Amino acid sequence: MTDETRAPLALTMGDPAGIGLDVTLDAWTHRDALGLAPFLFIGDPTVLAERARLLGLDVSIAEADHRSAAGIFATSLPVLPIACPAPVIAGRADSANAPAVIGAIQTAVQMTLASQTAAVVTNPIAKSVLYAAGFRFPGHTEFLAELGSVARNKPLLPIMMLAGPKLRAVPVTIHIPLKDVPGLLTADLIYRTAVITAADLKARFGIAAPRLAIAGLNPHAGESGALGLEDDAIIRPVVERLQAEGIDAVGPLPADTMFHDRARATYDVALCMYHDQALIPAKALGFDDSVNVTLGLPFIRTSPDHGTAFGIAGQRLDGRTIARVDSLVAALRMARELADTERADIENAGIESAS
Ligand SMILES: NC(=O)c1ccc[n+]([C@@H]2O[C@H](COP(=O)([O-])OP(=O)(O)OC[C@H]3O[C@@H](n4cnc5c(N)ncnc54)[C@H](O)[C@@H]3O)[C@@H](O)[C@H]2O)c1
Ligand SMILES: N[C@H](C(=O)O)[C@H](O)COP(=O)(O)O
Repeated sequence: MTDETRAPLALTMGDPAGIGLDVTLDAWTHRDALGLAPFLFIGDPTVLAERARLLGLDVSIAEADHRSAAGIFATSLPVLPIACPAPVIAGRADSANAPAVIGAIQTAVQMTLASQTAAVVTNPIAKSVLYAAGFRFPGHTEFLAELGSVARNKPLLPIMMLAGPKLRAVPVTIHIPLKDVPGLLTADLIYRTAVITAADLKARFGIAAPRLAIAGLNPHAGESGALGLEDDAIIRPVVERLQAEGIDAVGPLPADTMFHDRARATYDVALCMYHDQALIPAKALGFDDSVNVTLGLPFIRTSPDHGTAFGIAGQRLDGRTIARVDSLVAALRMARELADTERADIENAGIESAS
């Protein structure tokens, strides 16, 4: 299949005051040099055109849908229009635009579930801005799990993986206050996160027998109980259960010594107990080239690993946008690869069952 016959990627607008628009425009501008497959931007075309003007970029923007996007991608940035209700000023978030931000995500998911688009790639949202408008999900990950649950009529666990060339890391608890982590860290949550992570690494990332390194919660993984009880009481029995079930898991490991070069060579993914335990090493080792990918969904979703960066939105330096495009490019490439792998698997399964 060629770029023009495959379903395009669905790329959501994110917060229109953030750098999502900058990196989208930059990615499309350099699409040939970067070898990017077609994407359909879902958001406000007028706001996108205004950002291009602000950044001094000569970008042709054309309204499109999933059928026309790939065909025009070579000459125009295709946009499925969802209008922002309030004026957009780069760098100044406005919760009045939350319906358009959320609507773009919902539309991308619906289109991908209907196979009109191949995968969902999300531009960053500012969570607090959406909360102010009544959005009740902590972030994309939890919202997408809910949309997937409704589509499949069964509850799905939200699982976030930050994936870069140097590290894959999964936080078992995600967007919750640090003080709530110990109370929410159950054996069942760690076990289900580990099983789904291992299954997705196998099925989607082609790792035949994924090696899981499971972090402790406390300093020195609890130091035999002297520095905390959760490591031995909750995490260790899960690791033993996973091992008994044939999953290659080790832990609980002291988190301070599991991210250096030699340690990382011994595993495929680090399972961490809370957000920053996973995301600090992930972003320190690969802020520009890591991808945030949601696991366990009935569709593919990737995202750049950075946020809305309001402080640099709409700004240029030395002839390019200040916002670096690398992480969005990595997210678009990963989404395309995962979608093509999934399609090839489905086609091969069809051939096998027919033969
Ligand atoms: N995927 C997402 O939707 C997502 C991810 C992370 C953060 N956020 C949201 O973004 C908002 C801001 O979060 P934050 O300040 O912690 O993180 P951030 O990633 O927006 O910014 C952190 C720092 O990195 C810089 N930066 C970020 N992306 C960059 C890029 N592409 N090129 C150059 N510099 C870049 C920023 O200027 C800032 O100095 C928050 O509301 C948060 O909820 C959203
Ligand atoms: N926790 C992510 C990060 O800091 O990069 C970010 O908030 C994105 O999360 P969602 O993809 O769930 O919005």
